[in-house]
Amino acid sequence: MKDIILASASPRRSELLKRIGLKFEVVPADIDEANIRELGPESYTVDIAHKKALDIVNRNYKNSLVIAADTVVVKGGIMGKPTDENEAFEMLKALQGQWHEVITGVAIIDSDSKAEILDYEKTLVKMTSLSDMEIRAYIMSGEPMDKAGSYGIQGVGAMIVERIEGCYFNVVGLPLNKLNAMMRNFGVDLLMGNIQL
Ligand SMILES: Cc1cn([C@H]2C[C@H](O)[C@@H](COP(=O)(O)OP(=O)(O)OP(=O)(O)O)O2)c(=O)[nH]c1=O
Repeated sequence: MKDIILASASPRRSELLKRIGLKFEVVPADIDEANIRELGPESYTVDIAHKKALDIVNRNYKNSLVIAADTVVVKGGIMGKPTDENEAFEMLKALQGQWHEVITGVAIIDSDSKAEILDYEKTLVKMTSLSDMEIRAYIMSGEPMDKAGSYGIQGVGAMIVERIEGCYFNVVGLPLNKLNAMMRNFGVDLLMGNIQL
């Protein structure tokens, strides 16, 4: 039975794994996310997730499956987390009243064999129209500041998302259905509660 390590400081990702009953250890990765943005957004998120997982594998954990992820919002270019409230305003101004994509890259690496599975999930999101005053009010809530695209669908941001097409959990930061399909490649079925197949 392998231990599961979540290479993420994201409280949302921990919450999602707790929600499906997974027993895991959190070991946040420490990498430079200012990556080459010439890559398309899918390759970009997979590359960052891969680097996060490798950062933990290289710390010599044994008998573990390391899970890492990276989530971006795509509207024109790649939107990560805002650096300040002005950037959050610009992001939300660009997203309001429009469809955009949310892409989460996922990496899973076996710390012993170094076998790895890399993949991504894409969800389309339609944000409601927002006035400048509403955008400012949302930013004042503080919720946008640590989230890609400056919004959180799982929180107050639920009120500014009209529709999605695709996986909801992918928008929050971890596509759980995709994750389980990826874990099956390592002989682990999360539905069976970490039971080694
Ligand atoms: C779009 C969206 C993003 N997010 C969050 C998920 C991620 O935590 C964050 C994107 O930043 P990431 O860099 O993917 O993750 P992180 O910095 O929070 O944590 P770590 O790098 O240690 O894994 O945005 C939401 O919580 N809700 C949303 O609706």
